[in-house]
Amino acid sequence: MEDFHREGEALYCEGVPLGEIAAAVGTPTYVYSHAALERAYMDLVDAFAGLDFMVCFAVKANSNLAVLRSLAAMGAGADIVSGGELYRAVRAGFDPKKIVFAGVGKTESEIVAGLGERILLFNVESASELECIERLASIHGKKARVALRVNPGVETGTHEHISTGHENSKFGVPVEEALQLAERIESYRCVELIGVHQHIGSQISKLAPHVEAIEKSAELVKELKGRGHDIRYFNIGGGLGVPYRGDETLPSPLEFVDAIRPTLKETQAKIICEMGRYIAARAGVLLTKVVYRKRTGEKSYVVSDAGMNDLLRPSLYGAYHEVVPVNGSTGSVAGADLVGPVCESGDFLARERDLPDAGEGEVLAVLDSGAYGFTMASNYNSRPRPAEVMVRGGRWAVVREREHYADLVKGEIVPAFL
Ligand SMILES: Cc1ncc(COP(=O)(O)O)c(C=O)c1O
Ligand SMILES: N[C@@H](CCCC[NH3+])C(=O)O
Repeated sequence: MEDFHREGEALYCEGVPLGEIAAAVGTPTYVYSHAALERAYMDLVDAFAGLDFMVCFAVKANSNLAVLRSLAAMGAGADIVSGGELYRAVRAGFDPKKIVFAGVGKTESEIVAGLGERILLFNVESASELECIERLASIHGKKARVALRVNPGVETGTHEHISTGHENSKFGVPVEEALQLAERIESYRCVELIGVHQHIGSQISKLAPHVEAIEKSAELVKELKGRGHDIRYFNIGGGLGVPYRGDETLPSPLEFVDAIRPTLKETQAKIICEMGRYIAARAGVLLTKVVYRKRTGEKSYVVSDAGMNDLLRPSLYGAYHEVVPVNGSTGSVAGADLVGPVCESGDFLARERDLPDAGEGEVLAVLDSGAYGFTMASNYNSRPRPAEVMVRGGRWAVVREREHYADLVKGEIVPAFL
């Protein structure tokens, strides 16, 4: 959080007081620190030093064009999961040779778009998808480069909604099937097998599941090479967790890489890592204003102008985000809930917490919201999605305008028969 810090009473993002941004742009607003993005990206780059590697940012974590452009300019690649993310990644300036495309449900048009952009590779998740890629590549006169996404069958200990590498997960294929698919590719004319991919989940707080999974997947790399396949890439996925609570310590990128370095080296493949959260989470905060204070019996509520439609993580996963006042505070209120205006009992940003005893009109910052914040925002309750701001040094700019009511009905049509 060093890029978000206090000077006197005021909370700053780099050289800019967050109160200034809230006053100028309104709330709710996501604010991103360019320096924090760079710091996290460089942590990863430094950790992988000595290996042949590429860091591909998981675009789903934060797909704002300014964030993507920043990372592309730093030299990052992109991990995408949809045609929309491909569109954004290309517009943001990522080199297609550094774009990898995952996802269990790639449609024909998404595959064709990926082939058209000559992306580095498709991470293939099923036999049917592989067949589809071969057919489309053949029709369009292209050669598709693929990696097989293997499911190493490892429990991660993270929230069940964001765990992907256990048995019976919809993601990837078991090792046995990966070997069969590799054999099948030999009879395909337009698909070239160049990699192995795995990703076991997100916000993983221990090294052991990563180590176990990467060792298992590395065995597959070796086995495929032994069978004569030219496996040039080993994509180890993302998933490195970040400390959302002040007292948490999680493995650093260096500890992560050191734990797997011999295994990675042995594969003699170029390593791809697809971190999203590690790069973006701590680079963003959500600014929200206290609309009302209220009490129900013993319970104290802080009602904010941001709700679950703006930041879904607390409601969906029971996720914890630190909440702090932007302009200093008069102490805290115990056992309180920070709730939004959405008509759902599950609409909260913080629950049963010691919260800032902020008065109506005061601005709060919900910390570590740079990953899976805006990208999971919705228009539920016909609420325009928040603005996004990027800070770099002493400069800042709106990088996504707050939505207007007209945006809410864009594309809707009332037919003549009504
Ligand atoms: C295939 C793939 N790669 C990378 C990521 C990024 O994960 P994280 O943000 O935890 O690094 C995800 C999301 O879990 C994913 O599904
Ligand atoms: N949306 C999740 C992460 C999912 C990762 C996608 N595979 C979160 O906010 O923690």
